[in-house]
Amino acid sequence: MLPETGRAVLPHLRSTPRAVVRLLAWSVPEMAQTFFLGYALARALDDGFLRGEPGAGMGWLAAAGLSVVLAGVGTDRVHVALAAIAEPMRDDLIRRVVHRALRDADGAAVSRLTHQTEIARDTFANLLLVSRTFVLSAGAALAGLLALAPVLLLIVLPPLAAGLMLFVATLRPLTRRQEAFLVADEAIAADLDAVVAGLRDIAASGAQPWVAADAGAGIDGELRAARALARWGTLRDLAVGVAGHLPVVLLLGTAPWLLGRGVTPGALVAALAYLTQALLPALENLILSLGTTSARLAVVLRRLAPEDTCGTTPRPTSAQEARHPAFRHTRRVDDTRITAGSGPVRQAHTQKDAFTAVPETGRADSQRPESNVPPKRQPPGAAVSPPAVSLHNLTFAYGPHAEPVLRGVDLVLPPGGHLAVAGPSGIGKSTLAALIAGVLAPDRGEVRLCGRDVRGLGPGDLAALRVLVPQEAYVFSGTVRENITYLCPEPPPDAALLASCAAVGADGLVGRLGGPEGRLDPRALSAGERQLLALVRAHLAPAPLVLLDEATCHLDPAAEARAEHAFMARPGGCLIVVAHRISSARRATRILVMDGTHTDCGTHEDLLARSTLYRDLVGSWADRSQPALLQRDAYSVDPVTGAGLTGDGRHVVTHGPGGQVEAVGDLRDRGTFYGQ
Ligand SMILES: Nc1ncnc2c1ncn2[C@@H]1O[C@H](COP(=O)(O)OP(=O)(O)OP(=O)(O)O)[C@@H](O)[C@H]1O
Repeated sequence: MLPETGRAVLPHLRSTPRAVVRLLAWSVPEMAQTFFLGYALARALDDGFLRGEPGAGMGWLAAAGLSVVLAGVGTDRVHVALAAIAEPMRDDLIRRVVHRALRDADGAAVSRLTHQTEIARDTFANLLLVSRTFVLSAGAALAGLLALAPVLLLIVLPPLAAGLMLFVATLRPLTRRQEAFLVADEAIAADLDAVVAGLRDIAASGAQPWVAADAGAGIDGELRAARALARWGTLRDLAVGVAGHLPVVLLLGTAPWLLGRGVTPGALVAALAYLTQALLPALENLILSLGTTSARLAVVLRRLAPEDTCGTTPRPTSAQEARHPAFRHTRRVDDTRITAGSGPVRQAHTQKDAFTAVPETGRADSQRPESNVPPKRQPPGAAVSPPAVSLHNLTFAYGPHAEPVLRGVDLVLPPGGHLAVAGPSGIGKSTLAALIAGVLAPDRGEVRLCGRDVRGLGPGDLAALRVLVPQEAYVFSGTVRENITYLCPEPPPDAALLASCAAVGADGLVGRLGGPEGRLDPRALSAGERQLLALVRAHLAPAPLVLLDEATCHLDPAAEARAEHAFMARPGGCLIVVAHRISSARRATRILVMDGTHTDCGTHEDLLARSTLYRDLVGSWADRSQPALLQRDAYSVDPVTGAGLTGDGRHVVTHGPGGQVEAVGDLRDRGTFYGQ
């Protein structure tokens, strides 16, 4: 038996001493029966049938039959005693597994609880039974051989010992293979657990081939582990051959020599009976079944025991979790969009000079973006809240040989801060958002959310700190409630749900869809409607930081403003918006302008004064949304139609019932109207 199996099993045996004594006591009739089987056979032949006294022969055989009946009674009681040892051991294991599952919120614990504890119980009982039977049978058979003719031991013992030594030598490598196999099995269970939890996301993102390939790789891994296990298993067959079959061959081969040395024919037949009827079956059981059983028990017990005592497989790190494809997919679809190689990777950027590296503590107020708000004085000794977001020396490239998209970026955003990120297309705005959200891991530097390094955070912790809403809103078939409460750890009350809908401006849409229980078909929704639902979802989520990565681009400016105000109105709410409109940038208290080689951060006015790129951006935004045309003096209003016409005669302005500007149209293309 392996030392670790012994270490694991002995405490259980010690804790049930009475049952162990009963087990041993009821084993005596079995041992006697094995001994008597050969001995009575030898006497029946030598003292009965071969001497022409069949009555004596039959008498010995009848005595052997009686011993079988007594042994049957003993075997029955042995199983009762065995249950009294194995069941408490199983209860103990379940107690430990439940404790660990509750402590670690461990998803794979169910598998361990139902599957591995049963394996442990069965293998433990089997181990006791098989090793006990081997010791009894071998002891009885060797005692019988000794009683019949000691010279028989010279033939039987050497191959028996050699075979057993070979068997013992295979135990440790076999345990390792067994452990590798169980680890692979458990990894598949954990992976499939994650896949099942993310099925909807996987289907929505079309990630099935990737997930299937990963699951296939796990199954291949288990197959390789099973093959390695089987290879070591073949050595056990050799051990059985040497320890069990070779003595029989040797006994037959040396029979003439033995008979010449005074061994009686009856003793020879009895020796063969000992070998083939008692020793060989017990040996086969021991080597073929116990070899696996003992290794499996050692592995299962080690894996079920608490980590501090038995060193179970460590829980996956967040980095490992992040590498899991199902997890990656889930987060990518749920939380963010990462553009896949849609343009050239940016050339080397030097962005550090545009940001101020600041210490993490004690600077929250001094970093408040509201430049006109004097910093609040902290009472001496008062705890300072960590920044909502702090980036330090953030560097990231899409691949080891690609030019970094971000290089050495430092930034601090205080709690309640509102930052707009602006820059030309493909400059890295979404990449920055994904890094802040912990969806991408930086190559260098760090991202801290509320003072916590995102690298150390699991999915649950990240979800509690931030929501990243991508441009392509993720909406799935189901009820409105299912869609908008998707990120809520607990179902929110209806009042909160409706309040979020109203705050974000989705109340009308939700009403049209039939309220929270209305079923929706994502294909029947416009891009703007999908964005509204995604915004409600983010608004309902508990995370204080919301990152909108062009998440309102299909909404009109008023709806966009309403949604942004809703996020900022949340207590402790902090907003980062990848802006695509001047209005969105102007609402933010700070704007981060990214241009690849030079990055700047400041208020709208500061940036207008000092950043050529920002002025260009404002110009291009103005050109797209025609805000200049909305100045009352930029057009004249027709008193009859209520429409306005710009001085250049190119644009028409329409008004709503309250006289507000409703839309601006380009007369050169009558189909084109721009929302305000
Ligand atoms: N998955 C990816 N693999 C390789 N390169 C990528 C990947 N995603 C983005 N990139 C590249 O990284 C750079 C920054 O992309 P990113 O999407 O962050 O820019 P952006 O400023 O958000 O652009 P846009 O305003 O068009 O959304 C681009 O050159 C882009 O081609």
